[in-house]
Amino acid sequence: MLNVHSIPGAFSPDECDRVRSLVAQQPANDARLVGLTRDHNIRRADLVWLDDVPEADWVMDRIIDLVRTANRDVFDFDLREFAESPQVARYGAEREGHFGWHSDIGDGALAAKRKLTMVVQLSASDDYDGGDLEVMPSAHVVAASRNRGCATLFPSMLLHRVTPVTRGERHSLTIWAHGPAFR
Ligand SMILES: O=C(O)CCC(=O)C(=O)O
Ligand SMILES: [Fe+2]
Repeated sequence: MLNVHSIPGAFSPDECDRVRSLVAQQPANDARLVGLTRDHNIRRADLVWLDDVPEADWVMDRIIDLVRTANRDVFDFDLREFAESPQVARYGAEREGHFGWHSDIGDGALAAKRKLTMVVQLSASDDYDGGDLEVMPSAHVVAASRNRGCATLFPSMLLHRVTPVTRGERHSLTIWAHGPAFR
């Protein structure tokens, strides 16, 4: 199914805060694209990878649960593993944090196996202006729910973007599920 699926309340507000404070102590890396090149015209965000963070096991357990259920009920993809760490991104108004149109499937060994993308809104909608996650499943754009704790899932090949944040800051949690290439 080539569609966008959302799960309201996938994480409670308190759990969103806990994820935020888990990563708050970690040094942020400048966000990179699939293939590890830097291009600030496409993406401006700070990233923390959760597998570097002790005490994040419950986050991974929740992710596995959400993805397994959504895949069973909606996508029915051949998913085999989570080959990459979950990442928490921060998009700040001070440099108009954004991520231009892109597909998550890339040439790298891991990026080539991405099949399903899940993004969780960790920030409250009124913490920021702009910062909309938009996905293009067909000729028109679908805007993801801005509700805190809501998870948005879509096939990793679909074009999607995050519009520039013009006030405040937006945090998101992104995870990819991997499997044999689509054919
Ligand atoms: O932060 C988001 O909403 C999307 C992140 C994203 O598309 C990515 O990391 O590939
Ligand atoms: Fe993406």
